[in-house]
Amino acid sequence: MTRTVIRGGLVITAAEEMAADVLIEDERVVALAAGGSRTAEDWTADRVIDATGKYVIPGGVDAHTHMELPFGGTAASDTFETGTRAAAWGGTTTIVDFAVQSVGRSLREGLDAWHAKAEGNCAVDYAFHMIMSDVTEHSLKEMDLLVDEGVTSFKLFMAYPGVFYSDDGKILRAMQQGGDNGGLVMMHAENGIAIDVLVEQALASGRTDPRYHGEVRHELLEAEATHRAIRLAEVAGSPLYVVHVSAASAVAELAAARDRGLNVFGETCPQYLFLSTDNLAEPGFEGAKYVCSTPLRPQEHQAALWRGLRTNDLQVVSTDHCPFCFSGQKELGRGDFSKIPNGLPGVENRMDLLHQAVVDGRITRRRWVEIASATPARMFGLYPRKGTIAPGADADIVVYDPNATQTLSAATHHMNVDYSAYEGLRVRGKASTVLSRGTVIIDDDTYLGRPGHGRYQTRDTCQYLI
Ligand SMILES: NC(=O)NCCC(=O)O
Ligand SMILES: [Zn+2]
Ligand SMILES: [Zn+2]
Repeated sequence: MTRTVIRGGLVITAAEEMAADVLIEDERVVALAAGGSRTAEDWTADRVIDATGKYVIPGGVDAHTHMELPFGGTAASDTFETGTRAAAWGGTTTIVDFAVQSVGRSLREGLDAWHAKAEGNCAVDYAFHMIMSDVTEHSLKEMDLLVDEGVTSFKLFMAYPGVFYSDDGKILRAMQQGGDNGGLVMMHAENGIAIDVLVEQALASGRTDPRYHGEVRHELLEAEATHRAIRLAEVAGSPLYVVHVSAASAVAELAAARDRGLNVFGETCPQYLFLSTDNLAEPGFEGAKYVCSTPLRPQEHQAALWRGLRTNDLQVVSTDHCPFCFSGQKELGRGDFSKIPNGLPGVENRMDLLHQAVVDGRITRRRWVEIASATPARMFGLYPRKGTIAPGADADIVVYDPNATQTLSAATHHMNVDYSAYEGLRVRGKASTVLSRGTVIIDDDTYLGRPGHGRYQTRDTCQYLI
């Protein structure tokens, strides 16, 4: 047995902050005791990690990533190996990625394919949601089996007709099934049918630059789809989790539904909190770097997102990490914005960007831990194994230096992508030591992990229902 003690830090969970030492045996936390207390002083250890002047937080849980996702004739540039290594560098110790059901195929085939991509390659622990692209009698029955084996959430799309899109009837059926079996439906809420009309009109009139991606994916078409998804979930009697919320009017729909006591939840992402349509409008083809869906919005939407995070109308910040290199991938859409593969890199940056929000006084330290670790763990059935520091929890722990400064840049990041969406941004705070199930995988700017250390996690059903 290996005993590790983390001494002298400020332990921060979603619930409390305390000056405490943490005792770890092998992969688990076994005890916390006030720093300097007799109990803590008496602990013997094979390894002592000095956290003086630092925060000791549960590792980040990124509940929305797309490693190796095939999209738009290419594939996301991070593999499970490179993407989970980058996650570790940024203090994220669990990812929940999306396995994809192809049209005409079963959920099982999709899930098996994603297991094959991830197994033996991950630096940190991982789990899967299931993307349902083909709601049929068979795939509805398969949902029950997946929930039983620990894949307890299902993403459906109101966007991307001909690819992932499901019509309202199919969505209702999946929600009814989820209402019965405990599976949580996650919704990409944009009116894809209307958007496709606007795309066609924009291209026909010569509006082909990346910034038109933001214009055709109109804010009201996100709000309308969010409203419709909420009503469908209400009819089905099921909970609903809306992914990558970017529009103020969509937040208002979520807030109104929650005010009516519904189990409706919302996730936003760092790109919507820190970037805007100004980035999409950067000169030349630079805006392609910022093409994702839902799209970046005018800057004034950010205030509503931050407010939603403070009032708990939004509960989770995930990355929607889906990187495509500028060279050779984003470039597929030169002259036609609709051919730019959708997605931004960010799995390495989320914890630091949200810590910067703490520094800027937008959220508290505990809220930082809550939206980035504890709530995603609860929402997706991983708590308290993940998302907290408590006896019995996995020792997924980040010793975080709140006074370190760093400049985010493609020259120094570890994601397998040739640009940073935050190039040149200076932030305060950095993970100095990262433990994954008791193993130190990052220490003082050195990567000590290995592919295959990360283990597949089965999940319970949502633990966040009201
Ligand atoms: N978000 C994005 O632009 N790409 C990934 C696929 C999705 O989440 O819709
Ligand atoms: Zn989506
Ligand atoms: Zn996504």
